Amino acid sequence: MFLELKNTAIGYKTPLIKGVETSLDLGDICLLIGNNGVGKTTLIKSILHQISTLKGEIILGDKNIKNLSNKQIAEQIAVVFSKAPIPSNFTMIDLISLGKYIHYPYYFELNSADKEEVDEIIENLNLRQYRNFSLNQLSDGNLQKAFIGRALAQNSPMIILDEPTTHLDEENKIIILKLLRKLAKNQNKCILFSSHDWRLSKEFADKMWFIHNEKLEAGITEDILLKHDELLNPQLFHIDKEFIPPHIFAPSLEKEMLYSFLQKNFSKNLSAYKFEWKGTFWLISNHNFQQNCDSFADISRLIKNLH
Ligand SMILES: Nc1ncnc2c1ncn2[C@@H]1O[C@H](COP(=O)(O)OP(=O)(O)OP(=O)(O)O)[C@@H](O)[C@H]1O
Repeated sequence: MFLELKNTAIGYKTPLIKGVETSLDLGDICLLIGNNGVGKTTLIKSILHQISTLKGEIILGDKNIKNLSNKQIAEQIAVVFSKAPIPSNFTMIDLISLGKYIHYPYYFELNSADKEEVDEIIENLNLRQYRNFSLNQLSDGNLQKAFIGRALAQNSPMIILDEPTTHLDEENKIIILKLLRKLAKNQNKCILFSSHDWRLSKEFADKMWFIHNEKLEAGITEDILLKHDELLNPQLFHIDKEFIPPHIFAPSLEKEMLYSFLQKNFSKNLSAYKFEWKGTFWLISNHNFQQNCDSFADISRLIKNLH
């Protein structure tokens, strides 16, 4: 086991997460999810020993993190926080090269192998054309990638990323997630990353840590998701109190679409109606009528006529 949490409680004065009992190995890629404020960043800070655990132990390698210096932890774990301060007067290549300086005093000149590695990282992140841009000239997405590049240059066995795909468009999200998976599988790194964009992220993570009800539930991604269908089912938001939905019999996507369409357009009680999705059309009925509709435009006309 590379990282182990033993009966750990995590938080500030009072615990946010209790009884954490889990571990990660080298080669694992693990997605950390949970609602805003459940303690994901706090957990990451605890693993880095930036804050102390309230109870229990965190073991890194085979050592309790309490007995490791900041430098020793940085040799084991590179970290990318979503709200990192931007060093002024740095170019992108300077920032990425900084990852190498964890291994040297600051006045050292990087050797050619280090420089080649930095170039390779820039290439893998599709950042070549920006290598000499100053950081404040980069878009948010490219800046995010440059911080990820710095963590890669650190060459540590573990990388922790807090929301690495924020600010990135779909294409760049996939580049980053693919790269993280490749690092775990080809270079045997242990990767832990949090994401609110977990539907895409889950395609790349083998394991999942799901924080809810002050507990951390750990397991294979698909096992956790199947146990919690509230995560998979699209949420039907009840925003309009006047709106009472009809009985809807449809796959989850069609159900969600119908629900949001009706709620936005009809502030009424539709509970007397039944809407059934028949594959290519909706069958709409109540106790004294029945009608087919091919589209939401059709449904709209029908309901306007009925009321
Ligand atoms: N230094 C601190 N002292 C006390 N409480 C704090 C401190 N930092 C954060 N908190 C509180 O701890 C709780 C968890 O915060 P944390 O940032 O870990 O959540 P999170 O799951 O990462 O949320 P998000 O998804 O919004 O980033 C929040 O209620 C936050 O206000």
